Amino acid sequence: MRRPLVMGNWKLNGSKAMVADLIKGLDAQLAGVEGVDVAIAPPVMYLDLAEQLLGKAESKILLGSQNVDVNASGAFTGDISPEMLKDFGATHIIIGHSERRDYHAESDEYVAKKFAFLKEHGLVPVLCIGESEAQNEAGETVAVCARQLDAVINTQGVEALNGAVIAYEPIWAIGTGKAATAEDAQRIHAEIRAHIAAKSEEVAKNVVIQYGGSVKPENAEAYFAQPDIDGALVGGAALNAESFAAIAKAAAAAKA
Ligand SMILES: O=C[C@H](O)COP(=O)(O)O
Repeated sequence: MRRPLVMGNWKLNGSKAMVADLIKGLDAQLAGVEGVDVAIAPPVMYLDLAEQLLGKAESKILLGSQNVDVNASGAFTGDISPEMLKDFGATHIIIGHSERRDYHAESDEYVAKKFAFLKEHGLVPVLCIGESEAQNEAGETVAVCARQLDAVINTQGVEALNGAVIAYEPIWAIGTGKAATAEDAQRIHAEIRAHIAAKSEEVAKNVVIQYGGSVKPENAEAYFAQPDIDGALVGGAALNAESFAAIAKAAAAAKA
């Protein structure tokens, strides 16, 4: 049985005050909620503070980060290494988000390199994949997702997906309020799982596949009712403790 994972990607939002408020609010809202892993990925600047606050509260919330670079140390101005993320207690690291692929020209190969680097350092890659609106309209969704996954599978073997997380995020649904229907998302999730199953049924059976793109408390239940949707990667709704906790609760209830 796959354990659901609901992760909040705060993107470029936050302040010291907001980190404190959100963590406090989430801990209160999530008290007694079982059967779901909940993770937050604040901006890297706030990992230290988040780690301290989560520790003090003995929180079950997992700490994540929004990116990693591909060098361990040295003359790489502005880069962040896996060991630095580990040093601050981050375990779940988002890579390949469409915003990084688009705004920072990150290729499938480069994202796959990050994936390998995280695995090498014992961190959990949360690998984002998904198609643009034009690719969706051209019927290329499954091919795009397969290509993005194959960048990892063909270089590191399908077993590399063991313990990793995949986040299917149709780009046209991100931050637009135009979420994929639960049925459409399920169809793509099933295709993604089948693509992996063609190499290893065992890996496919165990890998957590999250949906991301305008997930809100109002639509969360419908996604989690789908057999191949194992959680969510949440942007906007993760910036509010009540909304984010409601999504996590919906996952716990649907997958119990
Ligand atoms: O990483 C999260 C996604 O990009 C979803 O963002 P959103 O929930 O604001 O649409």
